[in-house]
Amino acid sequence: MAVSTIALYASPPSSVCSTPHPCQINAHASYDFELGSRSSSPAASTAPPSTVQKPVMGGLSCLFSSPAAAVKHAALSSNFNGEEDDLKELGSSFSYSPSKFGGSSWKRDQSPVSVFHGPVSCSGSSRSPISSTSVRSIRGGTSGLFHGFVRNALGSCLDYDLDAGDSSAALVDELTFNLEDNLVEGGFHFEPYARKLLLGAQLRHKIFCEEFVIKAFCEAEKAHRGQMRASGDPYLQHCLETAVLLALIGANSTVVAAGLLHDTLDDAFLTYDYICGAFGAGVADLVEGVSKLSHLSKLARENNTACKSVEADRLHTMFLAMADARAVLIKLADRLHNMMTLDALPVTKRQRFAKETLEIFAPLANRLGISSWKEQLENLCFKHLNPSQHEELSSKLVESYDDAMITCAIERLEQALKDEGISYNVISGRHKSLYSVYCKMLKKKLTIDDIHDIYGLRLIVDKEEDCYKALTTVHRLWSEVPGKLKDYICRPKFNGYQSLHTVVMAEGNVPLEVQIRTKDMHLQAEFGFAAHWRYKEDDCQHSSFVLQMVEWARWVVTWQCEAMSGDCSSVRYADSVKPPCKFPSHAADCPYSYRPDCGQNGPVFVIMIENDKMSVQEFSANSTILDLLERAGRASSRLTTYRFPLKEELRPRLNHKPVSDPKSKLKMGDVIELTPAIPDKYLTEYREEIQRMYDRGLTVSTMGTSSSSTMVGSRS
Ligand SMILES: Nc1nc2c(ncn2[C@@H]2O[C@H](COP(=O)(O)OP(=O)(O)OP(=O)(O)O)[C@@H](O)[C@H]2O)c(=O)[nH]1
Ligand SMILES: Nc1ncnc2c1ncn2[C@@H]1O[C@H](COP(=O)(O)OP(=O)(O)OP(=O)(O)O)[C@@H](O)[C@H]1O
Repeated sequence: MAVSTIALYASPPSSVCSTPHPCQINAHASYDFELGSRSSSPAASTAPPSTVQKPVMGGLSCLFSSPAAAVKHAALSSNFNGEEDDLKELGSSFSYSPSKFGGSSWKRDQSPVSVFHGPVSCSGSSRSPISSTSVRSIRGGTSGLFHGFVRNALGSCLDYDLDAGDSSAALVDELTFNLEDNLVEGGFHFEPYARKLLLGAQLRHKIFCEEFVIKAFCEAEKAHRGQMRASGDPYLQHCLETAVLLALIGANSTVVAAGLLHDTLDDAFLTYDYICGAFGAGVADLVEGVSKLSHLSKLARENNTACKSVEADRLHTMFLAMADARAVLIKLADRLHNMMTLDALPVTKRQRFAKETLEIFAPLANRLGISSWKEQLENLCFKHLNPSQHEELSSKLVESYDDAMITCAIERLEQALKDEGISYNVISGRHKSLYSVYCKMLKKKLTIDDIHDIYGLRLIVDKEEDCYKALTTVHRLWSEVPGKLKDYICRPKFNGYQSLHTVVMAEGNVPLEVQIRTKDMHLQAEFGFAAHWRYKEDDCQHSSFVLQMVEWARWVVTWQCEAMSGDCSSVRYADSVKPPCKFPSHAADCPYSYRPDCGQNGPVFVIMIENDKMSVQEFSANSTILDLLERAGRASSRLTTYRFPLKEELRPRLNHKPVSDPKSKLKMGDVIELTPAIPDKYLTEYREEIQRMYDRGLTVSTMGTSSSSTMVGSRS
């Protein structure tokens, strides 16, 4: 069954509700969220109150009972200066990933699983023809890819199916509510700036109407009260936008709440125990996990660690292995929003962040299979690191990107397959992101005209023979570009990748790459040895440990977003392109799975800081701090002329605390600082002295047997 979604994709950036939903209609209207005193500037409206309230722990009610109620309020309020600018900034936070630059994809229906595994478009087959009432989904406009991605996740949370009948009317009915009642119930009170922010989030996702999430919002508001960002926005806005990003990919209320609180350990006064008491260990662990990741990434940034590919690779794996993958998800959302709002920082800082993002976070998003975030991160980094190339390329691609061409090509192919009775599972389309085009040009020394996959379609069929039938159909529809046909079915790539690739000249004489494969081949290309993230990392030599770790993390994330949906309809067709078994337990014979037992047997990656230099070290399972000291001692003794191991001189600290038991086992992500027991200056003198004594002793014992006069002579 197809779902009508065109209006949603065609919507402006700040909305992700479906068009008939009142949320969306009002999200495009002018806003006024001011509920109390009128403010004439954003700064005034965000000015924090002077008193700090005690945390409110219970009896909290929703600010608005539903998105519709929130919308109603927004619609009822009148406009005022400043608010629009605020919302523009809010909106622009989510509008990046423009179809012109970000890469874009088209789909008809998509599950939360497929959301994470590349663009999936139009599902259907001659067996289950697409309903004539359906409307094609288009990821276009200025925020195509991201909104498409968002919508897919939302599909599991919001009722966007026009065929479902009168849901929009029902929501309009909900608009009658008493705002004041909602505001004061449970003794809960929001400052106007916070109310406005929360309302904006409620318009974008209904999870922000849940009591648990509002409670977290309230806590974050109090924790960050008075803190401002470089842009002049309240810090709370960043926490909320991070949480919105998470909600939009389908994260549940635990993750969204942790997203709201993600900086409260580091930048505010909250403690683990406090968060645990108020929100449970689930949220507290995630917040702690994010905090740990933030510390590590800061260390890595300061030490330029990730510019060395081996260490970068260890860091990526360590991040996934040491924290619940959901903590990584929150960290990624945090980083994405920071990158979206980077302009407020000085150029050098922007570039430092962008470099780190490109080295650490974009690859992590790639490993987790969140292609939309990966592309947005990369494009933003590209903009800050290579502004002139970015400008040049984007101006060229603005001219040539043609979203309508892809939609039209999907339609033509769909019709032709139907006419010829070739069944298929999915047709998807995408245009290549700006950064991906740039990298391909650099890597292969090509000009933009030589890139033939700026536009691409992918067709997934049931049987191998259908691949070839479909290829004939494609070549009948469009003229083939000679020399571009690749049959990876007959001759799979060394990693097992199978697919047919061809390039044709589509409408407007534009090259279009078409990939055709069976769903088994597709699963291998997404989940198996030929997984796209590995292909993109240009290295298929990952250890099985890394493969397991990445796969495990992907499952956690995928499952996380699927589990919360509870809406079977949203995964109805996509079963065909989804792995056969579900997290957490794969069938023993699942061909796409590695067993997630690497926690016990796999290596351990730790951060070692010695003389202020950081390195990411790999140890075998069950290694101890003594093993690490041994290695440090050996390394040091190799570097110096002194013939005694230095480990005795090193005073280790584990995760900022003195080591009480050197035989304790190293854990993934541990930070071990090695500081000399004697201050460096004295240590050097001390070592030299010992060296002299040692040399003297050596000389005495070797020379003593031959000539004492030479011995005396040599001493003088
Ligand atoms: N998942 C996965 N996809 C792959 C792999 N190899 C190729 N692909 C897909 O196939 C596309 C291009 O592969 P090729 O046809 O070999 O083209 P190419 O070597 O990049 O050269 P061009 O013809 O210039 O594009 C990529 O854009 C990927 O989408 C792989 O090992 N795994
Ligand atoms: N022809 C296509 N049709 C649909 N999706 C595609 C097509 N080609 C690639 N994709 C998907 O688009 C996403 C972005 O891929 P991207 O264009 O960055 O790189 P790539 O095409 O896979 O590789 P390369 O740049 O090496 O050719 C990936 O999820 C990829 O699987």
